[in-house]
Amino acid sequence: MTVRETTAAQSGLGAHAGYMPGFGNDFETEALPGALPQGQNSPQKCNYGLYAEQLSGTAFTAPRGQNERTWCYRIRPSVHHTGRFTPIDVPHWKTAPNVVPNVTSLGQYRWDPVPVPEEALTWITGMRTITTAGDVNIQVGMASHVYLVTRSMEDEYFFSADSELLVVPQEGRLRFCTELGVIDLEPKEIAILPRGLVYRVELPDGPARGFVCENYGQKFDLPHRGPIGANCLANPRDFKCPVAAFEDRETPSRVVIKWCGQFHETHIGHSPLDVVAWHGNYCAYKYDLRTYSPVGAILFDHPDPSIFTVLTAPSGQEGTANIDFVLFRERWLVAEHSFRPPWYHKNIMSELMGNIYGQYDAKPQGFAPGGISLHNCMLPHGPDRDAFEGASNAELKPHKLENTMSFMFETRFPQHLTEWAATEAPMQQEYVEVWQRLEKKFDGTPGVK
Ligand SMILES: O=C(O)Cc1cc(O)ccc1O
Ligand SMILES: [Fe+2]
Repeated sequence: MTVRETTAAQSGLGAHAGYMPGFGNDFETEALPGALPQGQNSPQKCNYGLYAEQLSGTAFTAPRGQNERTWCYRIRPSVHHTGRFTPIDVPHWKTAPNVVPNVTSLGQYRWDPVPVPEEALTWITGMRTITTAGDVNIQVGMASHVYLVTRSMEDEYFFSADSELLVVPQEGRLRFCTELGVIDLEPKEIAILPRGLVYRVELPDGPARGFVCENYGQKFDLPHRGPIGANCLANPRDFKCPVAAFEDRETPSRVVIKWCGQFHETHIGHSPLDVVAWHGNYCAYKYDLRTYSPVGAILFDHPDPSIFTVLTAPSGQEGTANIDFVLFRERWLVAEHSFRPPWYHKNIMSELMGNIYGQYDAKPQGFAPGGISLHNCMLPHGPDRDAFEGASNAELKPHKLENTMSFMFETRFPQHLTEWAATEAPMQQEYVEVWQRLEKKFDGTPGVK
């Protein structure tokens, strides 16, 4: 597939956006005919005077099934896109380890949606960290953020050496103009931006809010389906990777780099989005959450939420993820003689949830679209009183859960609140009361109460 991109307009890249389907495929794409070398990666001289450059997302010797790299053919090599680095302050974007004295992370927490302010906030300055877990220096753990973006980045670019970013929009559209092409993203979709990839984030039509999971560890992958077989859950063809698109723009530009939790800037004289052609399997992609096919209990009981895993980032210990990204979407509830919502629960994994839209069945009130909850490592939680009473007394005919889309970032590591999450974000101080109203029903006599 080829895309021709010659305009110098800031958003010119997007004018020709297109996508290639598949998860983890070995893609190839060129924005100018013949820009991609055939039969080899490093010709003595590349067509169009391009430079060849490899972007290695895994160690050279990672097993074949996990090995990811992409070959880029670009106007200038990336080393030309970095000058001297100057530290800058990005005060609200925190990185693990970030254990704040006097902030208690032990607990069950919930936040109202964070209002999008009037002030000028970009993808970088609008990132608000809620929790961090693990340690970026050993490439283990994650951070959860809310983004509040009111301005497009202009002649400004970003990359994270620390992490892969999973982006979950909740309100407003985003355009990611990346080295590998353009991703247009809206609520009900997600995007993955791999570690090291340079991009600019634009707002096509006004402010945007959403959630980000920053993965310091091994990349997100599709979960194994086990006995479910070869279909359902997230299907590989529903993942979309952008086709090549480039800018040849000679303009003073700023590149911001996140590296071991520190932010630096460097100034260059051109756009770094100058990859004319590329091939490989290390790429940015998006996925429409409406294409997720949930599989559930069709006779009785409530299965573990792992059945709703969209993507999983392994930790090295089999079955114990660094991060699981889990989706609670519209679905039928049909279980007989069962309590259908989530059960009461204590979990070694810690569960950060966000509401994309609608109502979550275990929390009919108080967990609003844009809202967040945290049920940390081994801290009990479950349906609130209204959900418990409702589900305990409901007639168990087939029932469709409609108007609902929430998600969970579940990690094997305890999540630590940032100072901002504990003191400035709209935390619901009374959250734990939702369980205090649960009545004692036991009176020592047998029988269903
Ligand atoms: O609401 C939660 O806490 C998430 C969750 C959902 C579910 O279906 C089962 C267990 C669980 O922790
Ligand atoms: Fe839970």
